[in-house]
Amino acid sequence: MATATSLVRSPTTPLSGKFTLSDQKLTPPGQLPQYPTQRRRFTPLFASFHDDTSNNSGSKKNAPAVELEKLLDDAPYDVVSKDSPLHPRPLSSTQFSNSVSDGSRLRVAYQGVRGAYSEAAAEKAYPNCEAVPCDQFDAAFEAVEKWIVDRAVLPIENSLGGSIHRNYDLLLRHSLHIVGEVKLAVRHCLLANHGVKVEDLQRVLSHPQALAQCENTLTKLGLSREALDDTALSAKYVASKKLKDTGAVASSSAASIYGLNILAQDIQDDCDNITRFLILAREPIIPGIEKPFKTSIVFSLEEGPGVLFKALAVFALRQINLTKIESRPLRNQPLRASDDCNNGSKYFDYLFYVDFEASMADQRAQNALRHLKEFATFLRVLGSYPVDTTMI
Ligand SMILES: O=C(O)C(=O)C[C@]1(C(=O)O)C=C[C@@H](O)C=C1
Repeated sequence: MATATSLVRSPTTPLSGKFTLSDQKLTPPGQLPQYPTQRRRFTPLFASFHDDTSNNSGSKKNAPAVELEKLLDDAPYDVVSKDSPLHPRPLSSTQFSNSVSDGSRLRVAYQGVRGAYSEAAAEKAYPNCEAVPCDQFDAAFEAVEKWIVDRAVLPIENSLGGSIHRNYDLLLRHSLHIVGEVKLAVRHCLLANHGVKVEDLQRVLSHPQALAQCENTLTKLGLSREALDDTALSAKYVASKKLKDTGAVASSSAASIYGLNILAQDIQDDCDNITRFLILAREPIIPGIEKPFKTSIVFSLEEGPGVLFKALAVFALRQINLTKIESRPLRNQPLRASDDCNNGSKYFDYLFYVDFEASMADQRAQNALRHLKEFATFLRVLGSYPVDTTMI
């Protein structure tokens, strides 16, 4: 099997599976190029706290086992030693550069093969990057963690198809930081081999999200659907097998890469079909307030009436707008017994993922999270990053 190192050099071969240490292309942490060079002192998250809204008078008696250390870990902090791998400097929000300090191009992992929308998103985020294909989302997370690539750009939600749940789950399982977002207009085409007409088609292949986004068109055409790992892979498959009865839903660039004919353009159910991607890195960026920032968190709560209402109120009370809320089952503890012994029932247990429009450098955000941690059973900041305003 080829090593991951050689795979990185050949972007047409997706990274796959688990990487072993010997497979890694390690960049010595001491040479970490992305960190700002100037020494700066930052106010740690929650360090100075003058909350106008939260009721702080209560004792810590009922304080839940919140991951405060984790929160503080995620916060910007002063750096003791410039080159110490134990004290890495966080990336600055202005450091969306396309190169690393040794002059090489930034390597950005995406899921899929060439021509996938995720590749386009990686190139939108970092226009001159070396986009590195990965066969699965997990492989992209691992590639960043193991220093094989510098960033990963992964889809998180689509305006028509909804959330990409797998990536919500992986965000929690891994310890990467969200350092940015990219919104991409997704315009699907119906592709087929040259000489094949729409009437010849029996079925279409594509990524499940893409099939969902084209639900109406595909139903009207009476085509059966089959899911593959990504849109471009389905185009590649149809081309390589020279299929005559099968089309693919993919991008126009996939059509040109794999030599397919575009039978129909813009087949998504709504012309505003936007996919939002997250940019993930090993280190957080320094949150700023000079431009619009967003913060993503995940938390869990005790069971009880109005608890979620109370959790969301910590933002409403401070005029902080929420842009997304997603709940996911708490996998290693999916059921919770009721406190009421006579009742005997069990509840599903959830994690709540919330995006809100404020930077962690904003006192209101710090206050809101301080307030939330008074009753959350778990809380982690996934990242505080600039809003992609290109689609607004
Ligand atoms: O299959 C691709 O081309 C992808 O990049 C994946 C993906 C997704 O996971 O949602 C990305 C954008 C589109 O919404 C459709 C599919």
